[in-house]
Amino acid sequence: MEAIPVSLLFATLGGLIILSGCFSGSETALMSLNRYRMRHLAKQGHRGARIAERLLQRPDRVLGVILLGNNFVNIAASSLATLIALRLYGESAIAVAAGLLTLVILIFAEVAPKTLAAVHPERVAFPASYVLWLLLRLLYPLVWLVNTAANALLSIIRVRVEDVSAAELSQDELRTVVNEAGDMIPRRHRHMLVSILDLEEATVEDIMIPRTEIVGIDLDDPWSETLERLTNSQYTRMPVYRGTVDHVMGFVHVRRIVGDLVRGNFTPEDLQARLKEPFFIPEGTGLHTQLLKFQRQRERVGLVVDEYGEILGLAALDDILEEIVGEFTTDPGTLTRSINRQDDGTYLVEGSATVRELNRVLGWELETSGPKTLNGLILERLETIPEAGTSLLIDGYPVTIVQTQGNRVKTAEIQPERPPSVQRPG
Ligand SMILES: Nc1ncnc2c1ncn2[C@@H]1O[C@H](COP(=O)(O)OP(=O)(O)OP(=O)(O)O)[C@@H](O)[C@H]1O
Ligand SMILES: [Mg+2]
Repeated sequence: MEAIPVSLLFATLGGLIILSGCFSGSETALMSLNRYRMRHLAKQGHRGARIAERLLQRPDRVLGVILLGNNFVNIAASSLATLIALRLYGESAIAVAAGLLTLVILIFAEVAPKTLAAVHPERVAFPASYVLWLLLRLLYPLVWLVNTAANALLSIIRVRVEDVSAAELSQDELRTVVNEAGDMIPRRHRHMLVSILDLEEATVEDIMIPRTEIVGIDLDDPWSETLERLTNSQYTRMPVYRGTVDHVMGFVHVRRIVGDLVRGNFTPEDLQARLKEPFFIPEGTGLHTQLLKFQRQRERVGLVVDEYGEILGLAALDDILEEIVGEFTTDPGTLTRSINRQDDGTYLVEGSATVRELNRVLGWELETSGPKTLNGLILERLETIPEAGTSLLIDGYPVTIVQTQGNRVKTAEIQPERPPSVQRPG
């Protein structure tokens, strides 16, 4: 030992302190990496990110190797400092050396590298991952031993080490991530992404056209009327039934029969021969599920049925897509197929407008778990057969019934502003 010059001992001590700083820094860097960015970079082929991702799949092992290294160099540094103190000043200097070394390690090998790593985790973690990967392979048996012993100790006090990599984003977390993406994702796109998540919570009843609004062909009607209807139809697909839509026989696709219609002598039998099986959707089907079903079965519209087989309404692919991207409309006055802005700034709204549409277009926040349509809302408030001219407040907004049909509201006028005197309940 006598042969080693003190200067070499000092140099080694400095080297150990630097190494210790590298270990501390890489620990903090790996732990504060943004996991989603890392995964993204790894998918793009960034090698450092790929290795970091693999390392972090077993955090106990990386931590094991980092701590093993860190403790080893710290203890070695301490022994060295003791040796230097003994050589230079004798036993009395050992305590002073310990104090000094503590300070030096704290500043240069802990606080400074860890702060740096926390500020630039990627720049530290990715290069460090290469080294740690190598170290982990070299020291694996030792790390394994340390981990096993530590886990055994933990199990005595009933702490279980689960596979941390399984931690996935919940819906709400994902929503937060999207909303906090800030300028990285344009506002409209963020809106769409959140709408896709919201699809989970809505069902086909929320978007369907209620049965009273379904435009179809009643085979009991005079044939000349039916021909008229087929030729002038606004919709491409219509249910064909006898008497009521509950007795639906199939769907007619108007474009497919247009040739026959033009050629003339199109008979009810011809129509029945051209019908396509109706596509039924059980009530309560989530919009997400329904979207996939439409896609797989190559359907565009379907009839929503309840458990008794009664038809509740018609759900269309377009309407689910509108939930995600907003309305598809070319007419600036027509906000949706059932909400129209009038010149005086009020809205003329069909009774069949859905609560979700009202919320979306007018910026309302009506409860979507109650009635699904404006008509339903009005009936719930009035509790009587509605009459034209009746006014009421919905969520503080004045609504006037304009036209009724049978026992339901056909159209209503809505003031877009709440009168100042009206306080919103709750
Ligand atoms: N028979 C129908 N009765 C009432 N509303 C319908 C009917 N068919 C479609 N709709 C409504 O019309 C809108 C457009 O739907 P869709 O695009 O599927 O029909 P379309 O425009 O007639 O068909 P296409 O776009 O293939 O010509 C949807 O909002 C849907 O709810
Ligand atoms: Mg269309």
